[in-house]
Amino acid sequence: MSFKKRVFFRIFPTEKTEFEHIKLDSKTGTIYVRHLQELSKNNIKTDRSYWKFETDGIFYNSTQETVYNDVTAGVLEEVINGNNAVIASFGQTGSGKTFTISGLHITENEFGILPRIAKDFLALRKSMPNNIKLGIDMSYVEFYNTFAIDLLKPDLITIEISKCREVRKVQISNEFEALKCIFLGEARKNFKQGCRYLSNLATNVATFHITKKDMDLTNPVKICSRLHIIDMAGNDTCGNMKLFCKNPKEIGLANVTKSQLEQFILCLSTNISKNIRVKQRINSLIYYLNGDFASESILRFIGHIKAKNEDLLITLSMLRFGNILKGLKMKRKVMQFELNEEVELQYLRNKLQSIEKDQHLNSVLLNRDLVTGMNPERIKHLHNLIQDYLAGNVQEIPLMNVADAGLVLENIRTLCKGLENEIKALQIENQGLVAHQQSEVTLKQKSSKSSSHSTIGKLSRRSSKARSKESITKENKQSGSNIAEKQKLNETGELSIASSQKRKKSVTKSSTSGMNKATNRKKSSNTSVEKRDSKSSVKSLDVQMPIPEMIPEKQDMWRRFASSSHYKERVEEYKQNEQEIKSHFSSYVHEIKKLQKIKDDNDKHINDLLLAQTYRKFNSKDEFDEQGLLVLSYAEKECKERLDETREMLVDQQEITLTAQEALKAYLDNRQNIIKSAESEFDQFCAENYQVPSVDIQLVQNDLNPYTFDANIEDPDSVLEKEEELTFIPEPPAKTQIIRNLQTLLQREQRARIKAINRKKQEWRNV
Ligand SMILES: Nc1ncnc2c1ncn2[C@@H]1O[C@H](COP(=O)(O)OP(=O)(O)OP(=O)(O)O)[C@@H](O)[C@H]1O
Repeated sequence: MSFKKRVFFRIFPTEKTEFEHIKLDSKTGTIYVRHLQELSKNNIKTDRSYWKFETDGIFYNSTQETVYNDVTAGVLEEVINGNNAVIASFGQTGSGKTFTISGLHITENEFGILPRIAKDFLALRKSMPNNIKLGIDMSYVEFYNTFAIDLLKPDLITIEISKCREVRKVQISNEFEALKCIFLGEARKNFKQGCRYLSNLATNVATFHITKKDMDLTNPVKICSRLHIIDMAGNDTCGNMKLFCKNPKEIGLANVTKSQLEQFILCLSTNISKNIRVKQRINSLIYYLNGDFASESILRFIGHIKAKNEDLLITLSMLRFGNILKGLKMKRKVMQFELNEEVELQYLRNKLQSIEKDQHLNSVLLNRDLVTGMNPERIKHLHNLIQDYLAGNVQEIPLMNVADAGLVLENIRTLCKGLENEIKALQIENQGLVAHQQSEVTLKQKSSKSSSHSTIGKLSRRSSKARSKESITKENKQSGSNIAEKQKLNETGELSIASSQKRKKSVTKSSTSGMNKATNRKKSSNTSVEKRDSKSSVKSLDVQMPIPEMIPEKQDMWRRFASSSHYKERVEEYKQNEQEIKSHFSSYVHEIKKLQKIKDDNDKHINDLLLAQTYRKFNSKDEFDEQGLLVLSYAEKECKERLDETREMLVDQQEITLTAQEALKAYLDNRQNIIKSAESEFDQFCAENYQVPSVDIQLVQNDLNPYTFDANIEDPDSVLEKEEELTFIPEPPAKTQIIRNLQTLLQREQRARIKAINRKKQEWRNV
């Protein structure tokens, strides 16, 4: 089976699967038709003989999806890669050509090849690599006799054969735009009135114009290709016309088109280009297809036949036409690339820019005044970049030229100078503060001397020699006081000597910060009470270390608080609450899923009902019963019942989901309450133990974070928002709604077309 050309046959569905004169072998794709001679009355032969027709596949009672997949396998990808393709459906009137090609009147599942191709082209476009840009345009043209009509133009003016390639192309960017084009084209087709279905009088061609551009600047080429989907006018034999409503002229025109196509294909096989050109001019369809209907293209034909004995003659004719198509010799296509002007232009623009940059750099290097020549926008941009860099928001400052580098250096120098000045000012302020605290300490010393004479006595007896010893004693005392302090802290936590040393460092550091200075001053007044107990420590107060030691460090405060049994209880409470959140969340998600499923079913039933209504309206006029009520079809009644059921289920499920959501929300609120309580307890703890408010209550949150159940539901409002949406009875989904609108449009357009045709007929009669 050649990939380039395939001929399939689709058999009109029947209840009966065995036929007297036709045999189908789906496995080998062979159709056998009994010799007509044997069917004549004069035949005396008893044994049966058959003509054998080989095909590339038989569709018998196959779904639309199977037909689509088999017919278009690999075709779309080839079209994107630059090959032209033609998919044509031909066959007897009423055998299902339009059903195979468009199939727009029933549900989306029953859509034919055309809407499915549009959808798949769009999907392929999405999957393209970033450098490939795929343009999809659509045109829809009808061919009748030697004229064409552009179905995408509202005026429906007939176009002469020589101008039929100048049709409107509509750009397709999404599925609905494509569907709109397809439905519009379908609605504006020339069809026969009064038939039991809508019978096409003309041949219709929907074309996808594909443009593939490589946006890589080094490869400025584009490939243009086309995929034509043809729904040919139905052929028939005159004897069969009573079944349908086409008159001999209409049937005749369709048969002529088929014969012209047959001749054209025979011409293609002979490969005499002059003959091909001549044949191209006879028929508007062949002319329109131009070189796309050629042996270099990818061709797919779907013949439509009916297996009943009464249709044997036309079936045989179609099978023979299929044989001619199968005999066509295919050739390899020589790929043609066109210049992608868009990319070429961009490439040249970039080149120009780089030349300009080089020139600028040259002039910068030659002229010493770097910054003055710079664009003020660029200067501002660089200033902002430096700020971001210093704030740690960006990792690097991209420089384009020497002028940029000069400006950055200049800026950083100015900033450094500013910082130096600030540090000097802070040092001066610090010295003032030290002097003030020293005088405070001296005052305290004096007062302690006057209040404790015995201590003074002991101190005065000390000789200068013993001073070194005293300092050791002082240290011991200090360590003793530290031990006492440690013992006191051991009840709730520990404050190590190491941490006190660390604090020293932090105090020195904090002296540079204005905010910390205020805190330190407050703390020094608090701790001075403790210092009075140890005179030696007061004595040894270092001038370089004026701020008292008991200023707590954030981490120490936190460690002590975190090890308290009270806080541990809080953590346990938090963990339990998280467990509850987890289990309530999973049940809530479960309920939402259930709700979504019911919602989907509901949407489906709404859709089914609408389609059942549309189908009834298409196939018959409205009928009313004795009470004047509209008579519904069986399908409509079924759909209505199912819809009522799902609506009830939907309301119940909404309530269940809301209850689950409430429960979850209560635990989420509790989570916040626990955090808040722990934070205020930490705050209180700091105030009681250190006489300062907690410096960073965020520590509580950070500590609890590892236990937090993470299901992206930290923001309960977002969950609520979702839920609120669900409390409404859902509207049919947008796609179904659009398809429904398009189907209404289809009916309206068809009615308008009938009116216009009738008006014309009346005018002719009057003439
Ligand atoms: N495979 C199928 N399954 C179900 N219904 C089908 C199938 N094929 C055709 N039909 C139905 O048969 C009727 C005729 O089909 P359709 O209009 O596609 O025939 P056609 O070959 O395009 O006819 P014409 O040449 O007159 O335009 C329609 O009502 C269509 O829905």
